[in-house]
Amino acid sequence: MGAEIDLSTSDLSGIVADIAEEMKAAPDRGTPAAYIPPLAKVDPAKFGMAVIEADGTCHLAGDAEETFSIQSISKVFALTLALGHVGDQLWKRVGREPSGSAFNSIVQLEFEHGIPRNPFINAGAIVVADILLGRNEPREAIGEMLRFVRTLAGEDDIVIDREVADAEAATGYRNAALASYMRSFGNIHHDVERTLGVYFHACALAMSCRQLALAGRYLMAGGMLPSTGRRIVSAQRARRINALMMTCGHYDGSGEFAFRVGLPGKSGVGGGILAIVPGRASVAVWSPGLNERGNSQLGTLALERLVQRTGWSVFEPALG
Ligand SMILES: NC(=O)CC[C@H](N)C(=O)O
Repeated sequence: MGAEIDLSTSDLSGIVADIAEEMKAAPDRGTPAAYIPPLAKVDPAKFGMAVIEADGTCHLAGDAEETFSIQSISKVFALTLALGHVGDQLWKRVGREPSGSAFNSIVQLEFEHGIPRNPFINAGAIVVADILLGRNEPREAIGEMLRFVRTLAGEDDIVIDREVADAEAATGYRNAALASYMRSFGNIHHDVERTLGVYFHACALAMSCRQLALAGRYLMAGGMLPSTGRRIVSAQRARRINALMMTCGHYDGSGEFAFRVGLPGKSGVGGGILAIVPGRASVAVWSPGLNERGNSQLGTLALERLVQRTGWSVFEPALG
């Protein structure tokens, strides 16, 4: 592929529609997560894609309006909110390096004294949830998170799926182990059930690709919400969150995602991926089947094709 391609809006609509069509026929769709029971019930034939350009133009294809469990994509919004609460103090409790381990791995925590490698693996996001809890009740912290995501997307009908949150609480032995272990090092400050309550409810946010792409716009636009001109975070903070998404957003598949797609991205075990094209677009894809690293199989393929056909990788030389 050459450098960035001159795209008209209708070209982009065509590209998004073509990709959705190609994904419908894809034979190898991966396997939906089964360890959270309601996720195993989702139809693996689903595929949705939403691309929102900097000027607000929105391209939708497939099941882009159907809601799904955003799971770990919520870690991006939770981190943004927690940085707003405590600023760079947060980095005393969470690192900024890729883990090279599975999203729910516990092994590094012993060597690294209960400080998780980054905010996008489960352990890191549980610390972030503990920060969000602050002096509040879990109900209030969850409410704040929900209001924040609604503000980012500009849509008031986004909800948390109770069935998913309850299923996670009922089956989340690993997350409970991570939280308890970090508490033993003093890096979780509340009762683990309270902190996990905040974490599970954030993971259980139900959103469509369109809503997710709307919610990601501030990361495309240097920290501003383009529709209102309201600043969500500084330009530096938006850049840094994008950097963490690029290096850590797909767990031990982050290198492969950067290699194939070349965009800051965050995946979730519900099969969604949010990808940011700085200055150009906010993109969300969803297909429930996962690859062996727990990232959406077709979501990754769809983003790879989008980048090939638009020249949108951040590693593409800009035209002079
Ligand atoms: N990778 C993910 O999306 C994991 C999130 C899921 N709620 C968990 O804690 O296991």
